[in-house]
Amino acid sequence: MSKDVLVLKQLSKQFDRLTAVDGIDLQVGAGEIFGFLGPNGAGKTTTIKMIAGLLLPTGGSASICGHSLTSESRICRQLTGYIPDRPYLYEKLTGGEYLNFIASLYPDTTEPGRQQVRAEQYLQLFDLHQWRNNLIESYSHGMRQKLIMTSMLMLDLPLLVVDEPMVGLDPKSARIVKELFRKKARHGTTIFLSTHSMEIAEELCDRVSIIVNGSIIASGDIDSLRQDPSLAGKNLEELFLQLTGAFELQHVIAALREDSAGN
Ligand SMILES: Nc1ncnc2c1ncn2[C@@H]1O[C@H](COP(=O)(O)OP(=O)(O)OP(=O)(O)O)[C@@H](O)[C@H]1O
Repeated sequence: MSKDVLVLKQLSKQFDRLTAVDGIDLQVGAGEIFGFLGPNGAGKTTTIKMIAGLLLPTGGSASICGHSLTSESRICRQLTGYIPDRPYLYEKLTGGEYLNFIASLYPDTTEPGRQQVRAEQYLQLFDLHQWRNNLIESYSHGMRQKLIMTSMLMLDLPLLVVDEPMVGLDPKSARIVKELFRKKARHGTTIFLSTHSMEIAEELCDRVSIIVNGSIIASGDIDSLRQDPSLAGKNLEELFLQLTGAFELQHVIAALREDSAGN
């Protein structure tokens, strides 16, 4: 069993009267790609923001490579790369300046110059190379997303937390991201990602957890989830709908289809 990189114990987040994350327990090992699935408003982004050090938990604890997220938050931030779902960036920097800025926050003491080499490779892969001297304000949503991906993937961090990695990416870029995540994981990086995409979960993730109303209701690899007798024989979408209590949606869809047949 690989050493745990990310450990959450009864992690909770309360916003006034709303419990967005309600005592979740998780352990994710080195080199694992872990998927966090759930319907809108389930608590995925809130959990990811706590892991990334952007929100303080109101209960429970979390550690990254054995360091406490609350009492050693600075160390944890140095160990963690965060790729948000919405790419807010410094508009008045060029892409190249932004990458240099990120590199200065995560100095590569083991192999100086390696981050720059990787950044060049990824800029080429993502067709961003010719844009590196342009201001970020001129980038499209997808280009910004790819710049953030480049900035985090060029680093050698033990943990990457990624909120909805494929949103805004074209199919070619999405394919490249999947391959880069796999390569990173083979080299020992743990990737914790949230997704709505069943395809990504099935294709990329070693294990998944499904969160509903702030609580984890199922965890395991996709095959083991399917072994539940009530879920046997279901495709991944049906599995997700049943687990998240949205199975009645199938009746709604069937009714809509009948309705459109009548039009
Ligand atoms: N800053 C905040 N203040 C108050 N409530 C918040 C805040 N951030 C999130 N919430 C609430 O916490 C709950 C969980 O939100 P969260 O963004 O974590 O869900 P999610 O699973 O990421 O959803 P989605 O798939 O729609 O992105 C929601 O009810 C949301 O309204």
